[in-house]
Parts: sequence; structure tokens; C-alpha cells
Amino acid sequence: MLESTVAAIGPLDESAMAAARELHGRLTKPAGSLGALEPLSVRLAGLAGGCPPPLPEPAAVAIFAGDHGVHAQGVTPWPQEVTAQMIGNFLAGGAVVNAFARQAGASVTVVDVGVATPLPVDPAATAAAGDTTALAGPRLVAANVRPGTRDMTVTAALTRDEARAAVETGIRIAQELIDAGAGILLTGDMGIGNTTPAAALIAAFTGVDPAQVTGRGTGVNDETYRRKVDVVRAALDRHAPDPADPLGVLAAVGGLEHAALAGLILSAAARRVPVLLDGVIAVSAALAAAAFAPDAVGAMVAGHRSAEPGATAALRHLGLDPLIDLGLRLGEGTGALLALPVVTGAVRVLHEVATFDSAGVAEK
Ligand SMILES: O=C(O)c1ccc[n+]([C@@H]2O[C@H](COP(=O)([O-])O)[C@@H](O)[C@H]2O)c1
Ligand SMILES: Cc1cc2nc[nH]c2cc1C
Repeated sequence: MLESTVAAIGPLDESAMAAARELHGRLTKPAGSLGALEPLSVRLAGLAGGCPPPLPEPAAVAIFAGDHGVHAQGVTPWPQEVTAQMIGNFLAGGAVVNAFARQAGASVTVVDVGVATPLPVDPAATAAAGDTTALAGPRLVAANVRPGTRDMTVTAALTRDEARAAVETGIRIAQELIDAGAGILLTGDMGIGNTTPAAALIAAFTGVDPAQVTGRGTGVNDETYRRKVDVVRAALDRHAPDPADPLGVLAAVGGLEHAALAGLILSAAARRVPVLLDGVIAVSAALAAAAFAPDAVGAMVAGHRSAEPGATAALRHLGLDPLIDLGLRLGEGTGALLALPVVTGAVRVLHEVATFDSAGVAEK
């Protein structure tokens, strides 16, 4: 499934992009006046293979949740149980992501891809694979590959088979959401400790030093921060992951939610549906997706610039400019949801704005 998904990813359609550029030149606005929205809409035309591209509706957020063996190294002050507890909160509609999803009209799908502690939810709330109500959310998909990763400072976080299973879970979730009609996918994540593997992935794929890409996550103190940098460096020294082998990198220093997000991104790119990236966990997964298939970057839209320094290093490596920069560092998909109206606006212009000719407005 991974290989066929990667093989289906191709370049942007140049003639659709030329048509979008030409249309922009005829719309009733000074050329270039919509700034970053113009190249974004051109790229979405190239992704769709036509101009105008479809409006990115309906929107679907997929929140992948997992736990981390490296939690044992004291890289975060939060207990691991918070991952499972927040799943309960997502399903009850009480998290920030739910508030923003209601505002944006987006569905919420929560995927347990590797939570370590028992979920505080009724198993009857668990949707079966292939559920046709994928866009009705919030719903839970049970797809636990293993109860958290292993401690990457001691051994590889995952076997290659486990990493593949998580990637393929992400591929399957994207397929389900797109088959149910989603016009854009938004990345979400939940996992206490997951900014540590995100930093390790970013260092591995970009070659930037761990001290430059490791951040304070949920807000760790100076002592924990120093330990976190040492932990990331120790894991990279131990495994020396090869950035040309993305499955190997994900297995050595990744997380189950990072791997699943890489799969979601690859699957969206293969189906030529845009994927709106959230914060540092999403962009670390995007680096893995780009290592599997460089053309996958064509489907990625960077929703926001996370406060985590690794996010900026990853976005630079991907050549993506974030749409908004508000100092957010929550995850869950919250930054992507806030950016969604910008993406919709960029496309709506190509559908609805009059041309100089049709509106009888004089050109310069
Ligand atoms: O999205 C981000 O950029 C982001 C930045 C900092 C923290 N987070 C969230 O906080 C959790 C991980 O933080 P930590 O300090 O436990 O590694 C995890 O649930 C993430 O979704 C997310
Ligand atoms: C409360 C809480 C909510 C979160 N949402 C995403 N990561 C989180 C981490 C914590 C600790």
C-alpha cells in the first residue's frame, strides 16, 4: 500500500497553473495584490489539474494519537495518561480543536495509532474501518499498532514493520476521508512527549543540529530543555538514521502519530487533494513524506509557523511559507484550522471574482 501510494504521486499540472496565472491577470484587482494567496491558488490548480480548482470543502481534521517510550527520559512534565484523557476530551467536543473545527465547519476524526494507557471512552463509540459517516465526527478509529513507542535512547522506537503499519494507517484514513467527500485534509496530533521525536526527525532529515531544532514543547523548564536536547542528540548518535531511508528514520527516532501523518500526507498527494499542515509534529512528518516522494510537497500547504524552532527548519527544508504566524504551540490541528479560511479564500477568488472585461472596469 505504501509503495503504490508513493508511485501514484506526480508533479503539478503546468497547464492548469498557467491557466490560473492567466486568470489572475484578468481579475478585478491589481496584479499580485493578493500576495501569498495568488501562488497558493495557482499551486492548488496544478494539484487539481484544472482551473479553477475545486473549493477545499468539506474539510476533515485527522488527529493521530500516540505515546512515546522516550517519556521515561523526563522530556516533558506531563504524565503519559494525558494523551488518552485528551482523546476523551476530543470525543466529547471539549478541546480547542473542537471549538475551531466547529467554527470552520470541519469534521474531527481521532485515530488511536499508539496510545499506551486505557482510553476513557465507551468502545461502542469506536467507528469501524470503512465507516461511511467519516465526515460526521467527532469519531474514534481504533488502529493501535502498539501501546507507545520504545525509548529511542535505548533502542529503535519502532520496528520497520510497526512504522509501516502506522504509515499505512494514515494512508487508509486519508482514503476513507477522501472517499467520504473531503476536499481538504488537515493534520492533527496528540501525544505527550511527541515534540522530542519531532525534533529528532527534523534533525535527521534536514541535517540541522539538535540544539537548533529542539524546542520547549508544552513549555518545559531550562533543566528539562537541556535534557531534551541531549536525548535527541543521543538518539541520533545511537541510530545514525539515513535520511534517504524514511521508513528507517521513522522506525529509529519517530513516533506512531508522526508515521501515520506521513501516510496521510502521501495519500492526500496521491489523490491530488490538498493537505493543510499544522505544527511541528506535522512538518516533521511532512519531511518523511517528502523523502518518500518529493512531489508530495505539491499537495502540502503550511497552515502556520509553530513556536517550536524545528518547525521553521522543516518548513525551510520543504520550501514552504506558513500562512499564519501566531506563536501557537498547541498541536491537535488548531493552527491548520485557523488557516483554513485563507486557503478557501485563495480558491474562492478564482471562482467568484469578476474579470476587468466582464465588470467593465478599466485596466491601466
Ligand atoms: O503543534 C505544535 O507545534 C506543538 C508544539 C508544542 C506542543 N505540542 C503538543 O504538545 C504535546 C507534546 O508536547 P511535549 O512537551 O509533551 O513534547 C503534543 O500533544 C503536541 O500536540 C504541539
Ligand atoms: C492539556 C494538553 C492539551 C494538548 N493538546 C495537544 N497537546 C496537549 C498537551 C496537553 C498537556
